[in-house]
Amino acid sequence: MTKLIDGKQVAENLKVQIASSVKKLIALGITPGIAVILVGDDPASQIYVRNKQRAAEKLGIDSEVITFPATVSEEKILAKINGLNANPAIDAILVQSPLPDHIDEHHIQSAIAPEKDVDGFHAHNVGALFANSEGYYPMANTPRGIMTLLKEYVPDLTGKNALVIGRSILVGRPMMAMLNNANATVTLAHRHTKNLAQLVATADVIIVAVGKPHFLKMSAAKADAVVIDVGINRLEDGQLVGDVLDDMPDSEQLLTPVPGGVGPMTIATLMQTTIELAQQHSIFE
Ligand SMILES: NC(=O)C1=CN([C@@H]2O[C@H](COP(=O)(O)OP(=O)(O)OC[C@H]3O[C@@H](n4cnc5c(N)ncnc54)[C@H](OP(=O)(O)O)[C@@H]3O)[C@@H](O)[C@H]2O)C=CC1
Ligand SMILES: Nc1nc(=O)c2c([nH]1)NC[C@@H]1CN(c3ccc(C(=O)N[C@@H](CCC(=O)O)C(=O)O)cc3)C=[N+]21
Ligand SMILES: [Mg+2]
Repeated sequence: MTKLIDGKQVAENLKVQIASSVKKLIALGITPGIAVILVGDDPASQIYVRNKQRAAEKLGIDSEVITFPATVSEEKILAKINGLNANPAIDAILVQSPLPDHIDEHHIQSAIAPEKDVDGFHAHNVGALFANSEGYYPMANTPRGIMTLLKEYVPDLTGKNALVIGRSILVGRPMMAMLNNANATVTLAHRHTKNLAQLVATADVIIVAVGKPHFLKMSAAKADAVVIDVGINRLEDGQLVGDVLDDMPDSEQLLTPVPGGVGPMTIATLMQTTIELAQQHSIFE
């Protein structure tokens, strides 16, 4: 087999550290609280919500899920967000992506108070990441979790050719900024990219966040490539697969499996950001 990157194990280690931080906060009378807004029935979102409820409960973090039907109005979601912004029991607010087409995602994301913005979507937090600012600000959990995971396998990214495929505000764009901040040379590819095969063939690290099963074949990458598969795709037979096909079973390449790679890191990192926000709120109380 291509060597697998054990996201599950690294996530478990991270959760041990988080558990001890939660204990300290609870001893001070502070219970971290997260609220999640789920609109409609995106399958990847449902997996995420289920797994994060489980992780929060295990760690002693308060977690609330608010569900709306796909037909809900923007005003209703905004009213809910305003209530959560004002609620001192809530440290972190997350609105699941994607939202139905009639809702302006940017409008919703900007309504979340920047100090409760656990996804790092608010322009204030995006700007801080883009500028590689000093001091604390929340950042997107999937790319941040990938950086934690990469640290274990590629301790120094300086000068590495990093290719990010997909440019969503959730994954690709913040991933580009984090890799750049770590001194990698970053290329951001998307639907209009013309020479993708050539970019793939020369990349040291490839992050695939497209949302299409078997989008990238390991045989297209370098013999020593490190490939991070972000995709979560549900096939018709119910099987969960990523965006990468491992057609190089005997290679020395590194690959994150799906499940067991990026997903568990996203969950653990979400818990990490939630307690960091609770810590920030307790400092300024
Ligand atoms: N494991 C985890 O923790 C997480 C998993 N996910 C999963 O990751 C996947 C991506 O999520 P997300 O970023 O939100 O998805 P989006 O649908 O928002 O973005 C997909 C990106 O892929 C690009 N793309 C689509 N087709 C091609 C193509 N043929 N060639 C090159 N680029 C292409 C799009 O380009 P363009 O911008 O030009 O349209 C777009 O930028 C999904 O499967 C999602 O479920 C997401 C978050 C966390
Ligand atoms: N605002 C917002 N932020 C997100 O971070 C966000 C989002 N919206 N919308 C949906 C996507 C998807 N996503 C996943 C996270 C973890 C798993 C996960 O736990 N995956 C396990 C699945 C294991 C299983 O239960 O089968 C794994 O890959 O091992 C899946 C999907 C976060 N997303
Ligand atoms: Mg609290």
